[in-house]
Amino acid sequence: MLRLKKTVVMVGMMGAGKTAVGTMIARLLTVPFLDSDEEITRAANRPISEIFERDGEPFFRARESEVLGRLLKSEPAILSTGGGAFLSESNRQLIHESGVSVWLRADLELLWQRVRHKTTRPLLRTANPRETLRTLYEARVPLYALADLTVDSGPDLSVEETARRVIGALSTRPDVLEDI
Ligand SMILES: Nc1ncnc2c1ncn2[C@@H]1O[C@H](COP(=O)(O)OP(=O)(O)O)[C@@H](O)[C@H]1O
Ligand SMILES: O=C(O)C1=C[C@@H](OP(=O)(O)O)[C@@H](O)[C@H](O)C1
Ligand SMILES: [Mg+2]
Repeated sequence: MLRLKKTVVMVGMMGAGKTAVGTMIARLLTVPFLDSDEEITRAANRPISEIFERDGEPFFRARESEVLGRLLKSEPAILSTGGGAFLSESNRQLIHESGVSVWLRADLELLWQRVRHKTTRPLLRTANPRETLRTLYEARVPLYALADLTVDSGPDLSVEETARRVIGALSTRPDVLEDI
């Protein structure tokens, strides 16, 4: 049996599958699943897009940092973050202190295919969302690369296969996942 000893923090771009794959990992390991976007939405009682619109991105980022700090204090879990959460140095430090970060890496074309029909991501409400995604991708990749582990989310893998890949990567870290 596998025992999770630290919270696994899923990081990476919008559409990488942090929420979908994170949910599956938690199910496979029978541990709690947490999502920072979900927590922010619940506390504010309105969707992310509305929080961005009415309160602005800085307000959202402040709530995001608070939520991360709080969720990292709970028992070991799978914690999926929003795509911007790993960009701030203080968030990265917080995550590094009490969890292990996993960059769910996907190439730009795959990300675009997954997000293009969704209206839930306020940062992509621009005149040219595809170009916006590219700009964000290029700026963010060097920061995601600072994560403790990297797992590829390819177009040929199902959510469950990707989740199993992440568990495989975590198994290389006995301080995170212990076989008991
Ligand atoms: N193999 C896969 N891995 C991850 N997501 C997938 C996969 N196949 C389809 N999807 C879909 O792509 C979307 C990924 O979005 P989501 O999990 O919300 O990503 P994120 O939280 O990183 O923005 C979901 O709708 C998910 O069901
Ligand atoms: O990349 C970002 O800055 C964001 C990603 C979103 O989460 P997902 O990565 O889960 O889509 C959400 O937090 C918000 O729209 C901002
Ligand atoms: Mg998500």
